[in-house]
Amino acid sequence: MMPGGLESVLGRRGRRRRATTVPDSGLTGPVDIPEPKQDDEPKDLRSRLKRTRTSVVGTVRGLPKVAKLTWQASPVLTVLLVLITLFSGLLPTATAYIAKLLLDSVVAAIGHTGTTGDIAKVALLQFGVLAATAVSGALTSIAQSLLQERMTLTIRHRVMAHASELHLAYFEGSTSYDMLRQAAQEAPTRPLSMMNSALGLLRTLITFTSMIALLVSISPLLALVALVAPIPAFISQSKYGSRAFWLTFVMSPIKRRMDYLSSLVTTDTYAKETKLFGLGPYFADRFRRLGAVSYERQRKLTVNRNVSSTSWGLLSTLAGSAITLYIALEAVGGRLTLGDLALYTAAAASVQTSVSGLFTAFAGMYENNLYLDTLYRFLDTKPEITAPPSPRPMPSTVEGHIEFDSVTFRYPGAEEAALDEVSFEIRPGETVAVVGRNGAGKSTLFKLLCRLYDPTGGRILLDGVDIREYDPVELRTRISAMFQDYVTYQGTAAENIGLGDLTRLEDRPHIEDSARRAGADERIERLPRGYDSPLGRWFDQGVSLSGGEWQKIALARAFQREAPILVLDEPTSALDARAEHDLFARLRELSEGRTTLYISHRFSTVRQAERILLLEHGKVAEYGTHEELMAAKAGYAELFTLQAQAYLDEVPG
Ligand SMILES: Nc1ncnc2c1ncn2[C@@H]1O[C@H](COP(=O)(O)OP(=O)(O)OP(=O)(O)O)[C@@H](O)[C@H]1O
Repeated sequence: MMPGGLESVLGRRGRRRRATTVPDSGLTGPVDIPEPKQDDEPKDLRSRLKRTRTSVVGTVRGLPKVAKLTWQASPVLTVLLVLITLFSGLLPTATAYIAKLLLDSVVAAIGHTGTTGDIAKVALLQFGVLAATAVSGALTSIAQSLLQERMTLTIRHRVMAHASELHLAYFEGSTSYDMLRQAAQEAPTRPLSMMNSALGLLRTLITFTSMIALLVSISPLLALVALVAPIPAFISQSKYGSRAFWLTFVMSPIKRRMDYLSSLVTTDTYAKETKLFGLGPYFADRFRRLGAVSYERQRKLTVNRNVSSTSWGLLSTLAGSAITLYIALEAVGGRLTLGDLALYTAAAASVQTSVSGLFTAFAGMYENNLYLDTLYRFLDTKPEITAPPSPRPMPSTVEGHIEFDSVTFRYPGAEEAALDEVSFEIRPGETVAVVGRNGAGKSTLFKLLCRLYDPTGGRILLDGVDIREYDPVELRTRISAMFQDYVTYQGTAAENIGLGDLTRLEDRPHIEDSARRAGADERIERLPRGYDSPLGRWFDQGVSLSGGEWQKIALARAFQREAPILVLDEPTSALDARAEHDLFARLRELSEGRTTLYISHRFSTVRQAERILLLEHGKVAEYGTHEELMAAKAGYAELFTLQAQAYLDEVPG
């Protein structure tokens, strides 16, 4: 459920957002950011009050969570900040009181009722208070910047840790991705900002209470005027605070698209193509236009926010000036001393700034809390693929007997099932090739086996046990995989391979063996620093590899983990004919004792598998040995002949 404050801001606007013309791809189409409609603002006093109450309650409720985050980041700095805040709250009152003492002692010395020694004592006291003010200011800024640094690290780490727990589907939805982006980029600075506002509130409260007593003693009415005047400024602040949040939320997808456009032009892997098609200036222009629209919205908001709060703030200034005039007239009438005049003037000004400070701090807290709600919602998102309450312990030896039992799977939001009642069985140690046209569901089948998704219907059994009975993390340790879109880590060759099994990251002989098995050893040995050569060009002195060379490295990573199940999604798509031939010639040896599944579109390699599974539109169309499927003269035989024919046509004679 959405927390109160956020719901009130997003609830109505979130719904409307879908109906607007936010560009869908960012590559083409309109460049627009919706603006909040006036009718979103509550009109009558009752609903305004209700909304204010909701905001206040929501904000106050947010405080303990923020305090916890700050405490987690650094208990020492948190305590230091609180102590300085409490102390510095008293400083303005002390300063004002010393100013009074100084004036009174000066007047006394002029009138020969006091001595210059008294003035010197007060001056010394004043120095002490001013020095304390300076020191506490410096300590505050040290504590704040250190805490900010710690807080950013803590929150970014928590966001990373939580993201690594979340299910794959979470990253594939644009709404959740926007939430993740905001949690990662906006949220780290917000808790301290909220904490600072809260401490500012506390400090101001201390100053305020000590000063208000003085003001009430002159005129309760004036005290009331000073108290009430800043309220409009607060209301305008909070209104613009929620607008600012809403704007950031709406702009999140646009900012993401801008990042994407920028990466298309600035990342090595995209640069070739964008250059060839002459897309650079086009993308740069799209970036500029999206940026201009987002700047324009931001500009409007910043100007309106400041104009509005300054205009309302003038009310407070007027009240302050009235108080000063009143006190000055009282002093002229001889009812107050010059010192009293200085004290009361300072008190009046201080109460006024305190009250507006209280409201501003609260408005700041309110705004920060809205951003933090996004962080909390992200951190509260429960991973959908988790271990059962008491997971079945994984046997120490997994046979690798796999059975798909009427497995159906539909991607979230998709209309058609990617897999439809798929049933087949793979015996332990068997090698199975999965074939089918693009989009037939082959990769989906692999993702389900690795439990990156759960079937929408049916079950997958490993050695006779539904894989959902195991802890997915443990299950995955028994599977080694190479996906179609494997990762090219910007690290050394050894790291690129070693990451396949973290427990053997330092095991160089094993890494070299994995490279040999994937046919990547020869290239790695030719690198300037062999296995220690950095790959990729993002960091210093990286070596660029060819597509096929990268694929061999990814394969070596899959071999690095000695798991009983090996899953390879088009493992040789980028390999040259010889490398592919060599790999498949050795696959039987490489997959010795492991259940192996691979996807391939090349039937010369497919036929080497013990059994072949043909998928068509998410259904099992055929399953059997090459000979059986050829004899059946159906889909597989047709595809095989089609491809073989294309080669044979070219063979001379
Ligand atoms: N993350 C996803 N979200 C939604 N739909 C998806 C997702 N991934 C794949 N699909 C859809 O599921 C269907 C099966 O995709 P899958 O990747 O399993 O096909 P494939 O047989 O591996 O294809 P190819 O040979 O092109 O790799 C496709 O129609 C695809 O559009």
